[in-house]
Amino acid sequence: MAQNVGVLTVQVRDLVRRYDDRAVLDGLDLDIEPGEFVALLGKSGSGKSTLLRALAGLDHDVDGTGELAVPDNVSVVFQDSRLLPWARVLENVVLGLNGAEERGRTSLEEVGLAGRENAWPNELSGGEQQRVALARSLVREPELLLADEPFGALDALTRLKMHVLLRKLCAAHQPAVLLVTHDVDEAIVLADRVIVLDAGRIVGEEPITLAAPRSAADPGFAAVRSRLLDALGVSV
Ligand SMILES: Nc1ncnc2c1ncn2[C@@H]1O[C@H](COP(=O)(O)OP(=O)(O)OP(=O)(O)O)[C@@H](O)[C@H]1O
Repeated sequence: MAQNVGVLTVQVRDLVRRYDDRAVLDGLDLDIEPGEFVALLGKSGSGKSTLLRALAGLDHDVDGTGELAVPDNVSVVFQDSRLLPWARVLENVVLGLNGAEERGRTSLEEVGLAGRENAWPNELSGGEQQRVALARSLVREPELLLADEPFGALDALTRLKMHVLLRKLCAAHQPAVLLVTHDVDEAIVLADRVIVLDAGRIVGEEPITLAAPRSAADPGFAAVRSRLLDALGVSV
């Protein structure tokens, strides 16, 4: 029988990660298709960052087993922008890429920062720094974008603007995305599919088929939110 394994961007099978003999990921399976946007919800300590670090290849020191297939070209965005303070904005975006200055300028334009190429990171607001972090990720045209609470430190209005920007960037570049978030509404607004992690296992999954632009006022939105909160063990 023909296998369709090759068309998946991410394939995780029976993934186990342990700290001090405690399984933080406990036999986890996950597939992500090319261009698919998956949001990952879960209580604090459920293993979200551990999974993201495993997919990013940032957990060589962690004990574990399982199969993990990810593309070579992966970008990661964290809650803090992790810009180099001694490099100007454009240098940060193209760091390590030869001859990519023009592409870097285009990326900065895409995230709304044309004209700020020569600014220092500390001259930018938190939201602007996260825009630079997104430009730095996307200029590499990743097949997979991993994002760990990228908007967690931003105020509510800036967050909403970043949602619109991220949707636009994903439509243009079409990476597969795994977004870790605590924010159920953010997950529903952005994702094609939301998964819920509990004690290192996936305990809930919701495909999101609501039409764009998605509004929390939509009854369909409220129904999805209620199911996700149930899966998170939150009663409202
Ligand atoms: N380096 C480490 N050493 C020991 N235990 C760790 C380490 N990193 C994570 N853990 C433990 O693994 C569990 C899962 O952590 P993880 O950071 O993946 O959770 P999370 O779901 O991302 O939580 P949060 O939402 O609070 O960021 C937690 O109990 C945490 O204490």
